[in-house]
Amino acid sequence: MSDDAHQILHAGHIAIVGRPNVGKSTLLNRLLGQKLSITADKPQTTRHRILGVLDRPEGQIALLDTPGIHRMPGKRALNQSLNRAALGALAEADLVWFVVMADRWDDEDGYILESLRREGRPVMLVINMIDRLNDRARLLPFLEKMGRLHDFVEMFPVSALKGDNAERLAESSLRYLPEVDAKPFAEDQLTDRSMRFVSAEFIREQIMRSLGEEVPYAAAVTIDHFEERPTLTRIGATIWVERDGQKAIMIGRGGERLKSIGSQARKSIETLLDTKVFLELWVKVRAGWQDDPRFLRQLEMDESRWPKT
Ligand SMILES: Nc1nc2c(ncn2[C@@H]2O[C@H](COP(=O)(O)OP(=O)(O)OP(=O)(O)O)[C@@H](O)[C@H]2O)c(=O)[nH]1
Repeated sequence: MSDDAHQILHAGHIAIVGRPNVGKSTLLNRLLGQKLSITADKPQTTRHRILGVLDRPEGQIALLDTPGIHRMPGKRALNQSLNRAALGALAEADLVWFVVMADRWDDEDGYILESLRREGRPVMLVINMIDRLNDRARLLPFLEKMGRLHDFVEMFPVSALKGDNAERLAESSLRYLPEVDAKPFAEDQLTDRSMRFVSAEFIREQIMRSLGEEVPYAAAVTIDHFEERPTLTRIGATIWVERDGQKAIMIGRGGERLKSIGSQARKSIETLLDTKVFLELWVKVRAGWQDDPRFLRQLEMDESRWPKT
């Protein structure tokens, strides 16, 4: 019998949870070695649950990136659906990565820890952004404080941005996942989401990055057509906003802003698909979309599907 036959494989789901803007998506992308989940220097960038497949010799992790959990989602259907997506991911997780910022703990984190306790899954504490600490000696008392709050299976200081300790986090986590006879995903499968869906997200990423405080949150993206050819992918997409004024801002003087959003998004979609991309964007007004559950469902476009481990 070859050595391979003796290798024990582990596979399962890990949900990445935490309050908005702690670096959950950055961590997912760092481990995947490519961008899948969008990131920006603003809270609430992630609106959907994204599954990324980490393939390692010892097994596979289906990593679920989730929207940041809000303590007070209010009445908005959008905020409520963000919390549902995040908490729903917990229900199917074999292990949870609870991401917090190094040397920072506040009520929002406390609220999430309460939800995790109720769910009862094993939780690993991921202490992110250690590169931002001026004095690493502050980590030790922080770790002690965290250790008193909950019986975490492990605590991992990492820098999602620089990569420090991220691979060790993945390796250690594999051991907590169920043993399997075979890897559930093809080794080159990146996600369960369609490329159409990820492309819409990459367009939204550029909107988040290039506009000020209000307009990005009023924007949603749908894909109108998506034709893949071996060397060229043609994509047409609509950016939905709530009001005429926002449409004008999105387009910018002489169409400059929309052009720049399109060209940045095109570049990241080209890297993802490994083809040239021809991207056409339209901006349309749809008042009240954030409060319209039917439209929110339409934004999901395709339901996540993955093999059960
Ligand atoms: N210095 C530093 N910055 C980081 C690190 N991880 C993430 N960031 C930055 O923090 C910001 C937020 O990161 P995201 O990955 O979008 O955060 P998120 O938790 O997914 O945010 P939501 O989508 O709002 O839930 C981005 O500007 C990242 O570049 C890190 O380890 N160090």
